[in-house]
Amino acid sequence: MSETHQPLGGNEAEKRPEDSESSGTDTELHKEKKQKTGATSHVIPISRRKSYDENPRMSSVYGEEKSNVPAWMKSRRSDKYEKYEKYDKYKAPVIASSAPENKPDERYNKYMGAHDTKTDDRIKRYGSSTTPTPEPGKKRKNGDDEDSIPAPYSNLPITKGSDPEYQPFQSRIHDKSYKDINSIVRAHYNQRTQQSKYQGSRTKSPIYKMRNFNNVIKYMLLGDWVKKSPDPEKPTVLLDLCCGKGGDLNKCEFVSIDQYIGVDISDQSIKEAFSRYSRNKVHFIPQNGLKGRQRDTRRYNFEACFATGDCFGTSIPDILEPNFPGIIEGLFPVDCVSIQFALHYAFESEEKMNTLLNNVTKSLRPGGTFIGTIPSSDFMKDKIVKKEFIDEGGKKFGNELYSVTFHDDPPADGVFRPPFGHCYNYSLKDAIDDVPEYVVPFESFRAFCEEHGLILRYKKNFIDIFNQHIPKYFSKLNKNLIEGMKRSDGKYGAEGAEKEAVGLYIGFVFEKVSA
Ligand SMILES: C[S@@+](CC[C@H](N)C(=O)[O-])C[C@H]1O[C@@H](n2cnc3c(N)ncnc32)[C@H](O)[C@@H]1O
Repeated sequence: MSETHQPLGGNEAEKRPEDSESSGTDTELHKEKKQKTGATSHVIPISRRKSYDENPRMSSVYGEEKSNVPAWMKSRRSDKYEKYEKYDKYKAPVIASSAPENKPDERYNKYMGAHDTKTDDRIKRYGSSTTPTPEPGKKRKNGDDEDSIPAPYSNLPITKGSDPEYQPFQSRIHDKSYKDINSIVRAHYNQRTQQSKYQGSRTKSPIYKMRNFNNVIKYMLLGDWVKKSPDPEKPTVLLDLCCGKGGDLNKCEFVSIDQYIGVDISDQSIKEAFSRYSRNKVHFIPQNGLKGRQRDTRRYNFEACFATGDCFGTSIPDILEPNFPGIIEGLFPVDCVSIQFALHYAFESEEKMNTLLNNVTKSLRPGGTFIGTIPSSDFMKDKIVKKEFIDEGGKKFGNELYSVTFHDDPPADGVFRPPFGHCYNYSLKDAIDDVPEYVVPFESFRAFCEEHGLILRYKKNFIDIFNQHIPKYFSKLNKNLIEGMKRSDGKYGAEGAEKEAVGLYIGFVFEKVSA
Protein backbone atom coordinates (compact mmCIF):
# COMPACT_ATOMS: atom_id res chain seq x y z
CA MET A 1 0.00 0.00 0.00
CA SER A 2 1.32 3.41 -0.84
CA GLU A 3 2.39 5.32 2.22
CA THR A 4 0.80 8.44 0.81
CA HIS A 5 -2.58 6.84 0.81
CA GLN A 6 -4.37 6.99 4.08
CA PRO A 7 -6.39 3.93 4.82
CA LEU A 8 -9.96 4.30 5.86
CA GLY A 9 -9.13 3.22 9.34
CA GLY A 10 -9.45 0.01 11.29
CA ASN A 11 -11.48 -2.67 9.74
CA GLU A 12 -12.77 -0.29 7.17
CA ALA A 13 -9.44 -0.11 5.35
CA GLU A 14 -10.05 -0.87 1.75
CA LYS A 15 -8.60 -3.68 -0.18
CA ARG A 16 -7.56 -1.92 -3.34
CA PRO A 17 -6.34 -2.98 -6.74
CA GLU A 18 -2.68 -2.65 -5.80
CA ASP A 19 -3.31 -4.96 -2.88
CA SER A 20 -3.52 -7.68 -5.45
CA GLU A 21 -0.07 -6.69 -6.70
CA SER A 22 1.54 -9.11 -4.33
CA SER A 23 -0.16 -11.87 -6.18
CA GLY A 24 1.28 -10.49 -9.40
CA THR A 25 -1.97 -9.29 -10.85
CA ASP A 26 -1.34 -5.58 -11.28
CA THR A 27 -0.98 -4.22 -14.76
CA GLU A 28 2.26 -2.71 -16.01
CA LEU A 29 0.39 0.52 -16.58
CA HIS A 30 -0.59 0.76 -12.93
CA LYS A 31 2.96 0.16 -11.83
CA GLU A 32 4.37 2.67 -14.26
CA LYS A 33 1.94 5.34 -13.16
CA LYS A 34 2.51 4.79 -9.49
CA GLN A 35 6.23 5.09 -9.97
CA LYS A 36 5.84 8.28 -11.98
CA THR A 37 3.37 10.15 -9.85
CA GLY A 38 3.47 8.51 -6.49
CA ALA A 39 -0.29 8.46 -6.82
CA THR A 40 -2.67 5.64 -6.34
CA SER A 41 -5.34 4.97 -8.87
CA HIS A 42 -7.34 2.54 -6.91
CA VAL A 43 -10.95 2.75 -6.25
CA ILE A 44 -12.66 3.17 -2.98
CA PRO A 45 -15.82 1.51 -3.07
CA ILE A 46 -18.95 2.15 -3.14
CA SER A 47 -22.47 1.39 -3.31
CA ARG A 48 -25.63 3.25 -3.21
CA ARG A 49 -27.33 4.01 0.00
CA LYS A 50 -30.34 2.07 0.99
CA SER A 51 -33.33 3.65 -0.60
CA TYR A 52 -35.70 5.66 1.49
CA ASP A 53 -38.51 3.57 0.27
CA GLU A 54 -37.54 0.27 -1.14
CA ASN A 55 -38.12 0.87 -4.84
CA PRO A 56 -37.96 4.58 -5.17
CA ARG A 57 -36.42 5.69 -8.39
CA MET A 58 -36.22 2.82 -10.73
CA SER A 59 -39.52 3.26 -12.43
CA SER A 60 -39.19 6.76 -13.80
CA VAL A 61 -35.49 6.78 -14.39
CA TYR A 62 -34.89 3.41 -15.86
CA GLY A 63 -38.22 2.72 -17.37
CA GLU A 64 -38.84 -0.57 -15.61
CA GLU A 65 -41.40 -0.61 -12.88
CA LYS A 66 -39.86 -1.81 -9.64
CA SER A 67 -36.75 -3.10 -11.32
CA ASN A 68 -34.01 -3.72 -8.82
CA VAL A 69 -31.35 -3.47 -11.46
CA PRO A 70 -29.58 -0.13 -11.71
CA ALA A 71 -29.18 1.48 -15.09
CA TRP A 72 -25.57 0.65 -15.62
CA MET A 73 -26.14 -3.02 -14.97
CA LYS A 74 -28.85 -3.34 -17.56
CA SER A 75 -26.52 -3.56 -20.49
CA ARG A 76 -24.31 -6.59 -20.89
CA ARG A 77 -20.92 -6.40 -19.33
CA SER A 78 -18.15 -6.11 -21.80
CA ASP A 79 -14.65 -7.43 -21.42
CA LYS A 80 -13.34 -4.70 -23.64
CA TYR A 81 -14.68 -1.33 -22.69
CA GLU A 82 -15.78 -0.48 -26.16
CA LYS A 83 -16.57 3.11 -25.40
CA TYR A 84 -13.01 3.59 -24.29
CA GLU A 85 -11.23 1.54 -26.90
CA LYS A 86 -9.27 4.56 -27.97
CA TYR A 87 -7.33 4.42 -24.74
CA ASP A 88 -4.43 2.75 -26.46
CA LYS A 89 -2.49 2.00 -23.30
CA TYR A 90 -5.46 0.75 -21.38
CA LYS A 91 -5.53 -2.82 -20.13
CA ALA A 92 -8.47 -4.31 -18.36
CA PRO A 93 -7.81 -4.61 -14.65
CA VAL A 94 -7.46 -8.11 -13.33
CA ILE A 95 -10.23 -9.05 -10.99
CA ALA A 96 -8.92 -10.71 -7.86
CA SER A 97 -10.02 -14.28 -7.68
CA SER A 98 -9.33 -15.00 -4.03
CA ALA A 99 -12.28 -15.72 -1.83
CA PRO A 100 -13.60 -12.78 0.13
CA GLU A 101 -12.83 -12.74 3.81
CA ASN A 102 -15.94 -10.85 4.69
CA LYS A 103 -19.33 -12.25 4.13
CA PRO A 104 -20.98 -10.56 1.21
CA ASP A 105 -23.63 -8.09 2.18
CA GLU A 106 -26.76 -9.38 0.57
CA ARG A 107 -28.34 -5.97 0.47
CA TYR A 108 -25.99 -5.14 -2.36
CA ASN A 109 -26.56 -8.19 -4.47
CA LYS A 110 -28.98 -6.30 -6.62
CA TYR A 111 -26.16 -4.10 -7.84
CA MET A 112 -23.90 -6.92 -8.81
CA GLY A 113 -25.86 -8.55 -11.61
CA ALA A 114 -26.68 -12.24 -11.69
CA HIS A 115 -23.12 -13.40 -12.33
CA ASP A 116 -21.65 -11.18 -9.64
CA THR A 117 -23.50 -12.17 -6.55
CA LYS A 118 -20.40 -13.79 -5.08
CA THR A 119 -19.05 -10.32 -4.51
CA ASP A 120 -15.63 -9.10 -5.40
CA ASP A 121 -13.65 -8.95 -2.16
CA ARG A 122 -11.99 -5.72 -3.19
CA ILE A 123 -15.29 -3.95 -2.96
CA LYS A 124 -15.71 -2.64 0.53
CA ARG A 125 -19.14 -1.32 1.14
CA TYR A 126 -20.11 1.07 3.80
CA GLY A 127 -23.27 0.55 5.71
CA SER A 128 -26.13 2.27 4.04
CA SER A 129 -27.98 4.97 5.77
CA THR A 130 -31.41 4.59 7.11
CA THR A 131 -31.68 8.27 7.87
CA PRO A 132 -35.27 9.15 7.18
CA THR A 133 -36.26 12.02 5.01
CA PRO A 134 -36.90 15.06 7.20
CA GLU A 135 -40.50 15.89 7.72
CA PRO A 136 -41.91 18.54 5.45
CA GLY A 137 -41.54 21.98 6.92
CA LYS A 138 -39.24 20.81 9.71
CA LYS A 139 -36.78 23.56 10.50
CA ARG A 140 -33.21 22.96 9.46
CA LYS A 141 -30.12 24.24 11.17
CA ASN A 142 -29.85 27.80 10.02
CA GLY A 143 -26.83 28.60 7.94
CA ASP A 144 -25.78 25.15 6.85
CA ASP A 145 -23.66 25.62 3.81
CA GLU A 146 -22.77 23.25 1.03
CA ASP A 147 -19.61 22.15 2.74
CA SER A 148 -21.18 21.96 6.11
CA ILE A 149 -21.45 18.77 8.01
CA PRO A 150 -23.13 18.32 11.34
CA ALA A 151 -20.73 19.12 14.16
CA PRO A 152 -21.31 16.31 16.62
CA TYR A 153 -17.85 16.77 18.09
CA SER A 154 -18.17 20.42 18.99
CA ASN A 155 -17.95 19.65 22.71
CA LEU A 156 -14.66 17.75 22.45
CA PRO A 157 -11.50 19.30 23.98
CA ILE A 158 -9.98 19.84 20.55
CA THR A 159 -12.66 22.35 19.76
CA LYS A 160 -12.06 24.35 22.90
CA GLY A 161 -9.96 27.37 22.07
CA SER A 162 -10.19 31.13 22.07
CA ASP A 163 -13.43 30.80 20.15
CA PRO A 164 -15.13 27.72 21.54
CA GLU A 165 -17.56 27.78 18.67
CA TYR A 166 -15.14 27.78 15.78
CA GLN A 167 -11.63 26.52 15.11
CA PRO A 168 -10.02 27.83 11.93
CA PHE A 169 -8.29 25.33 9.69
CA GLN A 170 -4.57 24.83 10.35
CA SER A 171 -2.35 22.83 8.07
CA ARG A 172 -0.04 20.22 9.53
CA ILE A 173 1.81 19.36 6.33
CA HIS A 174 5.55 19.84 6.62
CA ASP A 175 8.41 19.71 4.13
CA LYS A 176 6.21 20.36 1.14
CA SER A 177 9.22 21.03 -1.06
CA TYR A 178 10.14 17.35 -0.99
CA LYS A 179 6.74 16.11 -2.04
CA ASP A 180 5.04 15.82 -5.43
CA ILE A 181 1.83 17.76 -5.94
CA ASN A 182 -0.46 14.73 -5.73
CA SER A 183 0.92 13.82 -2.31
CA ILE A 184 0.58 17.37 -1.03
CA VAL A 185 -2.91 17.78 -2.41
CA ARG A 186 -4.07 14.43 -1.08
CA ALA A 187 -2.56 15.07 2.34
CA HIS A 188 -4.06 18.56 2.45
CA TYR A 189 -7.60 17.51 1.54
CA ASN A 190 -7.49 14.43 3.75
CA GLN A 191 -6.43 16.62 6.65
CA ARG A 192 -8.99 19.26 5.83
CA THR A 193 -11.77 16.70 5.73
CA GLN A 194 -10.75 15.38 9.13
CA GLN A 195 -10.41 18.80 10.74
CA SER A 196 -13.71 20.07 9.39
CA LYS A 197 -15.44 17.56 11.64
CA TYR A 198 -14.19 19.41 14.71
CA GLN A 199 -14.42 22.99 13.59
CA GLY A 200 -17.86 23.93 14.84
CA SER A 201 -20.49 26.01 13.09
CA ARG A 202 -19.41 27.00 9.61
CA THR A 203 -21.33 30.25 9.92
CA LYS A 204 -18.41 31.45 12.10
CA SER A 205 -15.83 30.87 9.39
CA PRO A 206 -14.13 34.04 8.14
CA ILE A 207 -14.91 32.90 4.61
CA TYR A 208 -18.51 31.85 5.25
CA LYS A 209 -19.93 34.44 2.85
CA MET A 210 -17.34 33.60 0.26
CA ARG A 211 -18.26 29.94 0.42
CA ASN A 212 -21.90 30.81 -0.09
CA PHE A 213 -21.02 33.06 -3.00
CA ASN A 214 -18.94 30.33 -4.65
CA ASN A 215 -21.70 27.82 -4.12
CA VAL A 216 -24.23 30.13 -5.71
CA ILE A 217 -21.94 30.47 -8.73
CA LYS A 218 -21.79 26.69 -9.06
CA TYR A 219 -25.58 26.41 -8.72
CA MET A 220 -25.98 28.88 -11.56
CA LEU A 221 -23.37 27.28 -13.81
CA LEU A 222 -24.75 23.79 -13.33
CA GLY A 223 -28.31 25.09 -13.46
CA ASP A 224 -27.75 26.69 -16.84
CA TRP A 225 -25.48 24.14 -18.44
CA VAL A 226 -26.23 20.59 -17.31
CA LYS A 227 -28.09 19.18 -20.29
CA LYS A 228 -30.57 16.39 -19.77
CA SER A 229 -30.12 13.09 -21.53
CA PRO A 230 -31.64 13.48 -25.00
CA ASP A 231 -33.03 9.96 -24.70
CA PRO A 232 -35.85 9.95 -22.13
CA GLU A 233 -35.21 6.25 -21.55
CA LYS A 234 -31.69 6.94 -20.34
CA PRO A 235 -30.67 8.54 -17.07
CA THR A 236 -29.05 11.96 -16.99
CA VAL A 237 -25.55 11.27 -15.70
CA LEU A 238 -23.03 13.70 -14.19
CA LEU A 239 -19.38 12.77 -13.70
CA ASP A 240 -17.87 14.97 -10.96
CA LEU A 241 -14.07 14.94 -11.30
CA CYS A 242 -12.22 16.02 -8.15
CA CYS A 243 -15.55 15.96 -6.33
CA GLY A 244 -14.06 16.55 -2.86
CA LYS A 245 -16.41 15.94 0.04
CA GLY A 246 -19.46 15.93 -2.19
CA GLY A 247 -20.17 19.63 -1.79
CA ASP A 248 -22.02 19.63 -5.10
CA LEU A 249 -24.47 16.82 -4.30
CA ASN A 250 -27.17 19.34 -3.46
CA LYS A 251 -26.56 21.14 -6.71
CA CYS A 252 -26.96 17.88 -8.58
CA GLU A 253 -30.32 17.40 -6.92
CA PHE A 254 -31.20 20.96 -7.84
CA VAL A 255 -30.54 20.24 -11.53
CA SER A 256 -32.39 16.91 -11.37
CA ILE A 257 -29.76 14.46 -12.50
CA ASP A 258 -30.43 10.72 -12.25
CA GLN A 259 -26.95 9.35 -11.65
CA TYR A 260 -23.89 10.90 -10.01
CA ILE A 261 -20.34 9.58 -10.26
CA GLY A 262 -17.78 11.25 -7.99
CA VAL A 263 -14.00 10.74 -8.19
CA ASP A 264 -11.32 12.33 -6.02
CA ILE A 265 -7.72 11.64 -5.10
CA SER A 266 -8.42 12.20 -1.39
CA ASP A 267 -9.75 9.01 0.15
CA GLN A 268 -11.01 10.85 3.22
CA SER A 269 -12.97 13.25 1.04
CA ILE A 270 -14.51 10.36 -0.86
CA LYS A 271 -15.49 8.69 2.36
CA GLU A 272 -17.08 11.91 3.58
CA ALA A 273 -18.87 12.40 0.25
CA PHE A 274 -20.35 8.94 0.47
CA SER A 275 -21.36 9.51 4.05
CA ARG A 276 -23.01 12.79 3.10
CA TYR A 277 -24.92 11.10 0.32
CA SER A 278 -25.92 8.32 2.69
CA ARG A 279 -27.33 10.77 5.19
CA ASN A 280 -29.78 11.61 2.47
CA LYS A 281 -30.39 15.16 3.51
CA VAL A 282 -30.68 17.91 1.02
CA HIS A 283 -29.55 21.01 2.86
CA PHE A 284 -30.69 23.60 0.44
CA ILE A 285 -34.28 23.04 -0.39
CA PRO A 286 -35.05 25.33 -3.29
CA GLN A 287 -37.71 27.98 -2.71
CA ASN A 288 -40.15 27.78 -5.57
CA GLY A 289 -38.13 27.49 -8.74
CA LEU A 290 -38.61 23.82 -9.29
CA LYS A 291 -42.25 23.50 -8.36
CA GLY A 292 -44.11 20.93 -10.29
CA ARG A 293 -41.26 18.58 -10.94
CA GLN A 294 -41.79 14.99 -10.01
CA ARG A 295 -39.04 14.82 -7.40
CA ASP A 296 -39.05 14.93 -3.66
CA THR A 297 -36.98 18.03 -2.97
CA ARG A 298 -36.06 16.92 0.56
CA ARG A 299 -33.74 14.12 -0.47
CA TYR A 300 -31.38 12.99 -3.18
CA ASN A 301 -33.42 11.47 -5.96
CA PHE A 302 -30.39 10.26 -7.87
CA GLU A 303 -28.17 7.25 -7.53
CA ALA A 304 -24.51 7.83 -6.75
CA CYS A 305 -21.20 6.04 -6.74
CA PHE A 306 -17.85 7.30 -5.51
CA ALA A 307 -14.27 6.28 -6.21
CA THR A 308 -10.80 7.34 -5.16
CA GLY A 309 -8.47 7.97 -8.06
CA ASP A 310 -6.13 10.35 -9.84
CA CYS A 311 -8.17 12.05 -12.56
CA PHE A 312 -5.03 13.51 -14.16
CA GLY A 313 -2.97 10.34 -14.21
CA THR A 314 -5.42 7.51 -14.70
CA SER A 315 -8.15 6.76 -17.20
CA ILE A 316 -11.73 6.81 -15.96
CA PRO A 317 -12.27 3.12 -16.82
CA ASP A 318 -9.16 2.25 -14.82
CA ILE A 319 -10.60 4.11 -11.85
CA LEU A 320 -14.20 2.93 -12.06
CA GLU A 321 -14.36 -0.48 -13.68
CA PRO A 322 -12.51 -2.50 -11.05
CA ASN A 323 -15.20 -1.75 -8.49
CA PHE A 324 -18.17 -1.09 -10.72
CA PRO A 325 -17.82 -3.71 -13.44
CA GLY A 326 -19.95 -2.78 -16.43
CA ILE A 327 -20.31 0.88 -15.47
CA ILE A 328 -18.61 2.18 -18.62
CA GLU A 329 -20.74 0.14 -20.94
CA GLY A 330 -23.87 0.86 -18.94
CA LEU A 331 -23.67 4.55 -18.06
CA PHE A 332 -21.23 6.18 -20.44
CA PRO A 333 -21.11 8.47 -22.30
CA VAL A 334 -22.36 10.86 -19.66
CA ASP A 335 -24.28 14.10 -20.12
CA CYS A 336 -22.02 16.34 -18.09
CA VAL A 337 -18.49 16.35 -16.72
CA SER A 338 -17.97 18.81 -13.88
CA ILE A 339 -14.61 19.83 -12.43
CA GLN A 340 -14.89 22.52 -9.78
CA PHE A 341 -11.93 24.37 -8.28
CA ALA A 342 -9.47 21.64 -9.25
CA LEU A 343 -8.35 21.74 -12.89
CA HIS A 344 -5.45 24.06 -12.00
CA TYR A 345 -3.75 21.16 -10.22
CA ALA A 346 -3.48 19.42 -13.60
CA PHE A 347 -1.69 22.24 -15.42
CA GLU A 348 1.62 20.96 -14.17
CA SER A 349 2.33 19.16 -17.45
CA GLU A 350 0.92 18.51 -20.88
CA GLU A 351 0.77 14.82 -20.03
CA LYS A 352 -1.56 15.45 -17.09
CA MET A 353 -3.79 17.75 -19.11
CA ASN A 354 -3.92 15.20 -21.90
CA THR A 355 -5.04 12.51 -19.50
CA LEU A 356 -7.63 14.82 -17.98
CA LEU A 357 -9.02 15.97 -21.32
CA ASN A 358 -9.08 12.41 -22.64
CA ASN A 359 -11.08 11.52 -19.57
CA VAL A 360 -13.44 14.41 -20.23
CA THR A 361 -13.98 14.02 -23.93
CA LYS A 362 -14.20 10.24 -23.96
CA SER A 363 -16.65 10.31 -21.09
CA LEU A 364 -18.97 12.88 -22.70
CA ARG A 365 -21.69 12.32 -25.26
CA PRO A 366 -21.77 14.71 -28.22
CA GLY A 367 -23.66 17.78 -27.03
CA GLY A 368 -22.66 17.05 -23.45
CA THR A 369 -21.06 19.79 -21.39
CA PHE A 370 -17.78 20.18 -19.54
CA ILE A 371 -18.28 22.68 -16.71
CA GLY A 372 -15.59 24.04 -14.42
CA THR A 373 -14.20 26.79 -12.25
CA ILE A 374 -10.53 27.82 -12.20
CA PRO A 375 -8.34 30.77 -11.23
CA SER A 376 -8.28 33.36 -14.00
CA SER A 377 -5.01 33.93 -15.87
CA ASP A 378 -6.38 37.35 -16.92
CA PHE A 379 -6.81 38.32 -13.28
CA MET A 380 -3.21 37.25 -12.59
CA LYS A 381 -1.95 39.10 -15.66
CA ASP A 382 -3.65 42.26 -14.43
CA LYS A 383 -2.00 41.98 -11.02
CA ILE A 384 1.40 41.37 -12.60
CA VAL A 385 1.22 44.15 -15.21
CA LYS A 386 -0.06 46.68 -12.67
CA LYS A 387 2.56 45.44 -10.20
CA GLU A 388 -0.04 45.01 -7.48
CA PHE A 389 2.19 42.86 -5.32
CA ILE A 390 2.14 42.61 -1.55
CA ASP A 391 5.80 41.63 -1.20
CA GLU A 392 8.97 43.44 -2.17
CA GLY A 393 10.16 40.67 -4.44
CA GLY A 394 7.19 41.00 -6.80
CA LYS A 395 6.01 37.41 -6.50
CA LYS A 396 3.02 37.65 -4.22
CA PHE A 397 -0.41 39.27 -4.53
CA GLY A 398 -3.58 39.00 -2.48
CA ASN A 399 -5.17 40.45 0.64
CA GLU A 400 -6.06 39.46 4.19
CA LEU A 401 -8.15 36.53 2.94
CA TYR A 402 -6.14 35.02 0.14
CA SER A 403 -2.70 35.09 -1.47
CA VAL A 404 -0.96 33.82 -4.59
CA THR A 405 2.83 33.43 -4.39
CA PHE A 406 4.63 32.53 -7.62
CA HIS A 407 7.57 30.18 -7.25
CA ASP A 408 9.51 31.98 -10.00
CA ASP A 409 9.48 35.61 -11.09
CA PRO A 410 6.28 36.05 -13.12
CA PRO A 411 6.73 37.27 -16.74
CA ALA A 412 6.59 41.09 -16.93
CA ASP A 413 3.77 41.04 -19.50
CA GLY A 414 1.80 38.53 -17.40
CA VAL A 415 1.69 35.98 -20.22
CA PHE A 416 2.95 32.58 -19.14
CA ARG A 417 4.88 30.69 -21.85
CA PRO A 418 5.07 27.77 -22.38
CA PRO A 419 1.66 27.11 -20.88
CA PHE A 420 2.49 24.35 -18.38
CA GLY A 421 4.28 24.13 -15.07
CA HIS A 422 4.00 27.68 -13.70
CA CYS A 423 3.64 26.94 -10.04
CA TYR A 424 2.39 29.20 -7.27
CA ASN A 425 1.32 28.61 -3.71
CA TYR A 426 -2.27 29.45 -2.91
CA SER A 427 -3.59 30.31 0.53
CA LEU A 428 -7.16 31.01 1.56
CA LYS A 429 -7.91 31.82 5.16
CA ASP A 430 -9.50 28.92 6.98
CA ALA A 431 -9.32 26.63 3.95
CA ILE A 432 -6.06 26.30 2.06
CA ASP A 433 -2.60 26.77 3.45
CA ASP A 434 0.10 27.32 0.84
CA VAL A 435 -0.91 24.47 -1.44
CA PRO A 436 0.81 24.44 -4.85
CA GLU A 437 -1.32 25.10 -7.93
CA TYR A 438 -0.49 25.88 -11.55
CA VAL A 439 -1.40 28.87 -13.71
CA VAL A 440 -4.00 27.94 -16.34
CA PRO A 441 -3.31 30.27 -19.30
CA PHE A 442 -6.85 30.29 -20.58
CA GLU A 443 -6.22 30.63 -24.31
CA SER A 444 -3.84 27.65 -24.24
CA PHE A 445 -6.38 25.70 -22.26
CA ARG A 446 -9.06 26.59 -24.77
CA ALA A 447 -6.84 25.52 -27.71
CA PHE A 448 -6.06 22.29 -25.94
CA CYS A 449 -9.76 21.62 -25.39
CA GLU A 450 -10.46 22.26 -29.06
CA GLU A 451 -7.91 19.63 -29.99
CA HIS A 452 -9.99 17.26 -27.89
CA GLY A 453 -13.25 18.17 -29.61
CA LEU A 454 -14.44 20.54 -26.91
CA ILE A 455 -15.67 23.95 -28.03
CA LEU A 456 -15.95 26.91 -25.66
CA ARG A 457 -19.54 27.98 -25.04
CA TYR A 458 -19.19 30.20 -22.00
CA LYS A 459 -16.49 31.90 -19.97
CA LYS A 460 -16.95 34.66 -17.39
CA ASN A 461 -15.41 35.78 -14.15
CA PHE A 462 -17.35 35.11 -10.97
CA ILE A 463 -18.47 38.69 -10.43
CA ASP A 464 -19.96 38.87 -13.93
CA ILE A 465 -21.58 35.44 -13.60
CA PHE A 466 -23.18 36.55 -10.37
CA ASN A 467 -24.47 39.83 -11.76
CA GLN A 468 -25.73 38.24 -14.94
CA HIS A 469 -27.57 35.30 -13.45
CA ILE A 470 -28.61 36.13 -9.90
CA PRO A 471 -31.91 37.75 -10.95
CA LYS A 472 -33.00 34.40 -12.40
CA TYR A 473 -31.82 32.36 -9.42
CA PHE A 474 -32.53 34.69 -6.52
CA SER A 475 -35.98 33.27 -5.86
CA LYS A 476 -35.04 29.70 -6.75
CA LEU A 477 -32.12 29.10 -4.44
CA ASN A 478 -32.47 28.28 -0.79
CA LYS A 479 -33.09 31.27 1.46
CA ASN A 480 -30.27 30.50 3.90
CA LEU A 481 -27.82 30.35 1.04
CA ILE A 482 -29.00 33.71 -0.26
CA GLU A 483 -29.02 35.27 3.21
CA GLY A 484 -25.49 33.98 3.69
CA MET A 485 -24.35 36.41 0.99
CA LYS A 486 -25.86 39.53 2.53
CA ARG A 487 -23.53 42.51 2.34
CA SER A 488 -23.12 45.32 4.86
CA ASP A 489 -25.25 47.61 2.65
CA GLY A 490 -28.15 45.14 2.76
CA LYS A 491 -27.67 44.00 -0.83
CA TYR A 492 -26.47 40.55 -1.84
CA GLY A 493 -23.15 39.41 -3.27
CA ALA A 494 -19.48 39.83 -2.45
CA GLU A 495 -17.80 42.96 -1.11
CA GLY A 496 -14.40 44.18 0.00
CA ALA A 497 -11.66 41.61 0.47
CA GLU A 498 -14.09 38.80 -0.34
CA LYS A 499 -14.95 40.37 -3.66
CA GLU A 500 -11.32 40.42 -4.68
CA ALA A 501 -10.82 36.84 -3.48
CA VAL A 502 -13.75 35.49 -5.49
CA GLY A 503 -12.82 37.74 -8.42
CA LEU A 504 -9.76 35.56 -8.94
CA TYR A 505 -12.00 32.85 -10.40
CA ILE A 506 -13.78 32.22 -13.67
CA GLY A 507 -16.39 29.71 -14.72
CA PHE A 508 -16.24 27.97 -18.09
CA VAL A 509 -18.38 25.66 -20.19
CA PHE A 510 -17.23 23.61 -23.17
CA GLU A 511 -19.46 21.46 -25.33
CA LYS A 512 -18.38 18.21 -26.89
CA VAL A 513 -18.91 18.56 -30.62
CA SER A 514 -17.40 15.49 -32.20
CA ALA A 515 -18.49 11.92 -31.75
C1 LIG B 1 -10.80 22.83 -3.90
S1 LIG B 1 -11.26 21.16 -3.82
C2 LIG B 1 -12.77 21.18 -4.73
C3 LIG B 1 -13.71 20.08 -4.36
C4 LIG B 1 -15.06 20.11 -5.08
N1 LIG B 1 -14.90 20.00 -6.51
C5 LIG B 1 -15.81 21.37 -4.73
O1 LIG B 1 -15.97 22.24 -5.58
O2 LIG B 1 -16.27 21.47 -3.59
C6 LIG B 1 -10.13 20.41 -4.95
C7 LIG B 1 -10.29 18.90 -5.01
O3 LIG B 1 -9.48 18.40 -6.07
C8 LIG B 1 -9.01 17.14 -5.67
N2 LIG B 1 -7.88 16.75 -6.55
C9 LIG B 1 -6.71 17.40 -6.74
N3 LIG B 1 -5.92 16.72 -7.59
C10 LIG B 1 -6.63 15.63 -7.97
C11 LIG B 1 -6.36 14.55 -8.85
N4 LIG B 1 -5.18 14.45 -9.49
N5 LIG B 1 -7.31 13.60 -9.04
C12 LIG B 1 -8.49 13.68 -8.36
N6 LIG B 1 -8.79 14.67 -7.50
C13 LIG B 1 -7.89 15.64 -7.31
C14 LIG B 1 -8.64 17.36 -4.23
O4 LIG B 1 -8.47 16.17 -3.50
C15 LIG B 1 -9.81 18.20 -3.76
O5 LIG B 1 -10.84 17.42 -3.23
